[in-house]
Amino acid sequence: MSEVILELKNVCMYFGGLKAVDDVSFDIKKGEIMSLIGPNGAGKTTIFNVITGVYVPTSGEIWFKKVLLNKYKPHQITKMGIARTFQNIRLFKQLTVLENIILAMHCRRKIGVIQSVLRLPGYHSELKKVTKRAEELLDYMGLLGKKDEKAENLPYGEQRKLEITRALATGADLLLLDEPAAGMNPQETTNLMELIEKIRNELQKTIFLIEHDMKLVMGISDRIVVLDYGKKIAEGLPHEIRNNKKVIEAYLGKEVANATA
Ligand SMILES: Nc1ncnc2c1ncn2[C@@H]1O[C@H](COP(=O)(O)OP(=O)(O)OP(=O)(O)O)[C@@H](O)[C@H]1O
Repeated sequence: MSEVILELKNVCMYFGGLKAVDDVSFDIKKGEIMSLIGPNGAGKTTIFNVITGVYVPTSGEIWFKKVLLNKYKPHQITKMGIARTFQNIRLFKQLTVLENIILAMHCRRKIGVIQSVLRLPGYHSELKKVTKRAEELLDYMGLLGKKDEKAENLPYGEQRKLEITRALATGADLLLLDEPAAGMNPQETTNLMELIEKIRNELQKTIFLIEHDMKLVMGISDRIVVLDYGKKIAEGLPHEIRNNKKVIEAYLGKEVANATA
C-alpha cells in the first residue's frame, strides 16, 4: 500500500448556517488519481478551497505530507507542493504561453525580486535556466509550438492544457483539477484523459479532480469520493460507485433509483 499524501479528518466548512462541507474524511495515496463528484452545490469546490488555504476550515484537520495545513496561506501551500486549476480558466490572457509558465515557476526560482528589478548578476543566467525548463515542460505537454502565442488566442482545449502545465510548473506533487473537461468536446476529453494518466504515470504526480463528465471519472479514477449536501455519501472503486444506491439516488432522484432496483 503506497503512502498517504493528503488526508482530510472530519473537515467542516460552514458559511453562517450553511454546512457546505460537513464532517468529511478521506485520504489520497501518493500516485493515485482520485475523483470528487456530486450534484451541483454539494461542496466539491469548497473542499478544494479548504485544501488550498482559500478558507480555513470551521473544524477538522487537513494533513499534507504529514504537515497540518489548516492555518497556511494559499501561496505557502503552493510552495509545499499543491497546485490547482480552476473551473473558470484563470490564465494571464494577455501574456504568451511561455510567459504564463515562467510566472508559474516563480515560486521555485532562486532569483529575488530585487535581483530581478535591478537585473543584478545571476538574473540572466537564472532567467535562461527557467526559460529552458519552461520550454521543456511545454514540449512535454505538446504546447511548445504555441509558446509565443497569447494565451487568449489558444483554442479552449489548449487553454485548459496550459492551465495544467502551469500547475505542473510550480513543481507540485499533488494537482487539484477543477472540472478539467468542462466545455470540451468528446475528442478533447479523450485526449485529456490520456494526458492526465501520462502525468500520473510518467511524472509520478498525484491527481485529485472534480468532474461532472462520468466517462472521464469512471475511465481514469483509481477511487472516487461522492458528496451530497456537504456530506460524504460514498467512497470506493469506480464500479462500486456506479452501482451504489445512495449515489444513484443523489444523482437521479429516489424514484428512478427505486424503479431500477
Ligand atoms: N464563500 C461562500 N459563502 C457562502 N456560501 C458559499 C460560499 N462558497 C460556497 N458556498 C455555498 O456552499 C455550497 C457548496 O458550494 P460548492 O461551490 O462547494 O459546490 P460544488 O459541489 O463545487 O458545486 P458545483 O458543482 O455547482 O460547482 C453551495 O450551497 C454554495 O452556495
